Amino acid sequence: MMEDAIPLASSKTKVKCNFMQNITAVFWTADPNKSPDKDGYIGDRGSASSLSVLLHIVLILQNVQEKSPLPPGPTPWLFLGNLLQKDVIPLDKSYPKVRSVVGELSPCSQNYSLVHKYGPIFTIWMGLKPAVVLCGYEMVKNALVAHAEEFGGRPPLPILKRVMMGQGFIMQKDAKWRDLRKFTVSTLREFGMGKKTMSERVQEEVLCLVKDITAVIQGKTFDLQKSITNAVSNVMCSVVIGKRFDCQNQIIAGHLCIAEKLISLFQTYLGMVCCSFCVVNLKKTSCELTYNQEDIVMSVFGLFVAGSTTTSDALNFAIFVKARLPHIQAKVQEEINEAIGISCVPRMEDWARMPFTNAVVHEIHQYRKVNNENFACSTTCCTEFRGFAIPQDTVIIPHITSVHFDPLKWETPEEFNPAHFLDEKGQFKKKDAFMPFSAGKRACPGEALARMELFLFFSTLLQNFHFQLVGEATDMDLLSIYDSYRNKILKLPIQATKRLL
Ligand code: HEM
Repeated sequence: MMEDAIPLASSKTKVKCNFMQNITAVFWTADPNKSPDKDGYIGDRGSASSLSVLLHIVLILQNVQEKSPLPPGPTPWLFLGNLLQKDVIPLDKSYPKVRSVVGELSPCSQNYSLVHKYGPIFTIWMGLKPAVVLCGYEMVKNALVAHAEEFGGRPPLPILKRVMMGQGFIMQKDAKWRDLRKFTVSTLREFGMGKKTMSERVQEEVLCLVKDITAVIQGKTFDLQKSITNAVSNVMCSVVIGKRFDCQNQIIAGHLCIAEKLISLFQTYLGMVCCSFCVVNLKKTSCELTYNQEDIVMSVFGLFVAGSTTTSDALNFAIFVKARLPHIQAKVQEEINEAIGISCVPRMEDWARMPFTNAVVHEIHQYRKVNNENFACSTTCCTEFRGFAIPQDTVIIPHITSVHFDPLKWETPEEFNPAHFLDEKGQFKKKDAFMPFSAGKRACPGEALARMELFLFFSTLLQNFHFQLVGEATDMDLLSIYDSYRNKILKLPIQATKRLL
């Protein structure tokens, strides 16, 4: 009976069903210690039927995946989707080819790439939830800019929802998001964001950081991450609350700690699992159209959360770049000496006269790898895109790292190369494939402030200090040192010395 089942089946599904029966039979007869029952099967009926159910589910899921309107992608595991598949998640690790700064291929460079296998648009499964991943400049730009409305939603973010009680504009979509974002950004502008007064506040903060580092240098070590995070958060405090806080202040330290833990959890694998399996009640957030005081409070908290760790991470990475690439550090310092001198504090006006420093700051964004699986967008309606009918509320991950490593847009994407942003005369040139702040409707509203902070912190720190690697890190490549430091495998391997001005 079992043998002629397969040839008799005509459709693919039927073949699968009969194939299931064969598999089930094989498992039922697999245990040599059990004697055959009246149907001729050997074994424990209970476990065999569970196994059979399991295998049926696998095949049903496979079938569902084949018929899904979503782009194809790596086969998910039952319930977990692709979450435990190290060659899929996190995407920045599976995205190809990391070349060390000194030029040789690192061991992971031979990783197979999802893009090579499935093309620049594919689906991954975060547990039972599908997410469409967009890779490379053309694909990401086309979706976020040409289809801005359709890709401008935000999926439920369970961790943020819990902390922010579903309020504030990061969590919203549609009209409420638009109104709240407009209100928040215009109020911040009135408070000075993006204006000259803002750059003075940033300068004040950098000078405090310089003082702190100078004081600690005598003791030789300093907590780089903490000092930078405090400084960056204080910039936000001075914008939003109108005053800065001493880094010893317990209240602000408590708030920073919450924001930092929240973001750290958000970026980790554990955070991804939480977001994949938590069920979010959408009703309250999506149906209310007007905002209230709590929404405004949470929008401000959202600015802290979204603005502090992102900027301080970029600044931390910038210091690692300086220490790992002394020739770049020296060239920036030379430019600072010429354009600003040794006694004036760098200002935004200097930016235009410092093309190399400007290019290095841009390259820092370009070269850094970021995980944005947990801070994705979503479709606001059923969307026809690249031959797929993507249903409304599907999670969309515009893979920024893939844009910044797109070999069609960057001459040497795997090398830290400031020349990406310089023309043949050594002048700064913009690149359209530069999008660390994303693009379209959901693009980062803090871009102007973040750029200002990066330039002023970067140039003032290099005007005052010389950074160098110490210990085992001296033999490691840039991305490995930074990853090891962030994952607390390596203690801060950097020493700062005051420059003799
Ligand atoms: C180096 C620094 C920064 C980087 C790399 C960065 C990057 C990003 C990215 C990629 C997004 C996601 C856009 C999307 O969903 O497509 C975003 C959103 C956001 N960023 Fe930033 N950001 C930075 C600094 C800041 C700062 C300083 C602020 C606050 C002043 C800020 C506030 C926000 C907010 C509120 C959102 C959510 C926007 C929305 O949902 O409408 N960011 N950022």
